[in-house]
Amino acid sequence: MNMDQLKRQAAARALEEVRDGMQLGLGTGSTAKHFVELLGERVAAGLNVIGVPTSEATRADAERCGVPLTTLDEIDHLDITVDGADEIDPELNLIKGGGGALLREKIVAAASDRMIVIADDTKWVPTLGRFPLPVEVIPFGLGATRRGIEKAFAECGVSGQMAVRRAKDGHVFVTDGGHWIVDAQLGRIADPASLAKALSAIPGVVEHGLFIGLASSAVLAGGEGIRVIERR
Ligand SMILES: O=C[C@H](O)[C@H](O)[C@H](O)COP(=O)(O)O
Repeated sequence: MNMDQLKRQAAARALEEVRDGMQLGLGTGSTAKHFVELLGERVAAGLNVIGVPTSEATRADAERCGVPLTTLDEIDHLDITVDGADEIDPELNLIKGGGGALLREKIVAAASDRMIVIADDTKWVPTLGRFPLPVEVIPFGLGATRRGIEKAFAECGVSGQMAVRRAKDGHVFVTDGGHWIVDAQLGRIADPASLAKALSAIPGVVEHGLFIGLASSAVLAGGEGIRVIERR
């Protein structure tokens, strides 16, 4: 089974948790896209749900698949958010934002009763940090913000190269919110909760890709089948 089939399997398993009448957060990325497509099939067959997309890309996918959409201004909570991740550790802390959607993803996950993370099992790691940590920043004053980030890294015992993310065409990557992303190659983040707190305190940092205590469960699809891990 190839990687894409594994992602679809994880998405299908998460779909089993969806009930009629639910309000859903719709994640972003290649794995979450499978969930939106499968959800669209269920909606076409009569399932009544409404979704909040975490990116303009997901909005377009959901519209294409016929999933009704709303916003967090129109409803007061979400039952479940289903989203992918770039890394998942045994505490179900995550690195997200490889696709640049971390800000809306975190707002939507935080507004949800449950967050189910879906992934192929290569995303499972003993310690976060191999995947570059995305930090979403305001372009104004970037030099000062970068120095603040470096200081936070030093205080939390990590270090590594930082680079402003570029799109395939070479231009600076701009998020749906109009911000930039700095990717930090940290290698190993021993205390992700402390680093998350330190990064959140920096003026100029809009959000970062560490999702601490947000995921309720992870559905991991691998060669040997599907594993569902609940947060302890
Ligand atoms: O910004 C993107 C999101 O955080 C994605 O959920 C994450 O990058 C995982 O994406 P994929 O399912 O494509 O590996």
